Amino acid sequence: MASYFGKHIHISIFGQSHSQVIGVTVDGLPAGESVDLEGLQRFLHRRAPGWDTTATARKEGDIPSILCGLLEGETCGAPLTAIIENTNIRSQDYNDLCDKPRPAHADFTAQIKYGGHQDVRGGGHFSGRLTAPLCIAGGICAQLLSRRGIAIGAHIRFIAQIEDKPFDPLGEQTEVLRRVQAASFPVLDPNVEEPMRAVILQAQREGDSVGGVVECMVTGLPAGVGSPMFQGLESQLAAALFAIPAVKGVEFGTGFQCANLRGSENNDPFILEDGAIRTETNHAGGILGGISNGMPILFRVAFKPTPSIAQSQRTVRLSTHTEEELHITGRHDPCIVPRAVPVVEAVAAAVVLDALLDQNTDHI
Ligand SMILES: Cc1cc2nc3c(=O)[nH]c(=O)nc-3n(C[C@H](O)[C@H](O)[C@H](O)COP(=O)(O)O)c2cc1C
Ligand SMILES: C=C(O[C@@H]1CC(C(=O)O)=C[C@@H](OP(=O)(O)O)[C@H]1O)C(=O)O
Repeated sequence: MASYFGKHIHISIFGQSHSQVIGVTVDGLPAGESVDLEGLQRFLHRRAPGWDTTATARKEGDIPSILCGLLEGETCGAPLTAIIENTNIRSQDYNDLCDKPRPAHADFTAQIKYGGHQDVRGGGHFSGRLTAPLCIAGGICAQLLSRRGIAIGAHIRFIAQIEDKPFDPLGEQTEVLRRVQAASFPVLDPNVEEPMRAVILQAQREGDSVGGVVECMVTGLPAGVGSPMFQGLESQLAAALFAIPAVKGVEFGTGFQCANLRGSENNDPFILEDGAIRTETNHAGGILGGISNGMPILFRVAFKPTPSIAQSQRTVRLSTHTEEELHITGRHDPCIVPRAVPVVEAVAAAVVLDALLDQNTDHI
């Protein structure tokens, strides 16, 4: 299972949802960078399960142990490995799921590929739990970027049909990005928190789940970072964002809506602002030809509704090839989106740092 990423920042994620530990090895971090462990813990807590009424009841502290790669609080150039213990597992919920795959989860495809040897418990290596070590890696990358004036923030743009106000495509103040990060429910308009919570809890009461959209912005990235084609910022971000379980769509700038615009509406005119070249609008989401144009990077990520729902569903028992009813028990997120917000930030941080390191070293 190839759960690694990156050209310069090489991230390798290991473990399963119900194994003793999950963890990450990050290689390629520049040496001599201090890591704020308290800040990292706050970042991880935003994703950790069990602490909000809209999340799975599986409560985990998600306290990382950094085994190597840090010396007196600073990166030492050697690979950094961190682990998190899985402390609250209930594996009996998964007894029958290899043979009776859940619609929309990875049980069926994993069974075909790994022939029944895969770990299905808690989603195994496919689990959203693996985004905890991803947040360790991304959280550290975000600290390095912040020191260089690059800020990353994300918020819930939609849950089901309920909408938060969008980011200003021309850029949000770092203060706004920080404020939304500090919120227990990351929305820009405080009036949408209660309706969003209500729609999640209503779906849960009905044995169902809902999906939504996370919007993310990167500010302070200079023009000229990225490459054409496969190494482009869009290509790299999209590839890494699609690695987050349950992601089904990624769009940059105006995204799919650009298909309905004319060139005269979609083109971002170049202008001079205090001598600096900027664009008047930001339909491009800050990326042209795979390379940053100096405007904020803006993208949205669509999450499907959580696969594991309490309602009865149809499936096929693989050993007998018979259609059967499936009743999933266990503790599941009725909506993935609120806990996925820091995960999207983490991925953005890792990709942007990787791209910066690919430039001439003046940028880093
Ligand atoms: C933070 C997070 C939490 C998740 N929680 C659950 C969950 O409680 N139950 C579930 O069935 N899927 C959950 N998922 C989604 C599944 O892991 C995912 O749908 C599954 O692995 C199949 O991958 P795919 O949807 O990308 O195809 C979660 C995903 C994330 C990112
Ligand atoms: C534990 C986390 O989320 C888990 C993600 C998940 C899945 O199928 O993705 C299934 C559930 O696992 P379990 O049945 O063990 O409670 C979630 O709780 C986490 O995000 O840290």
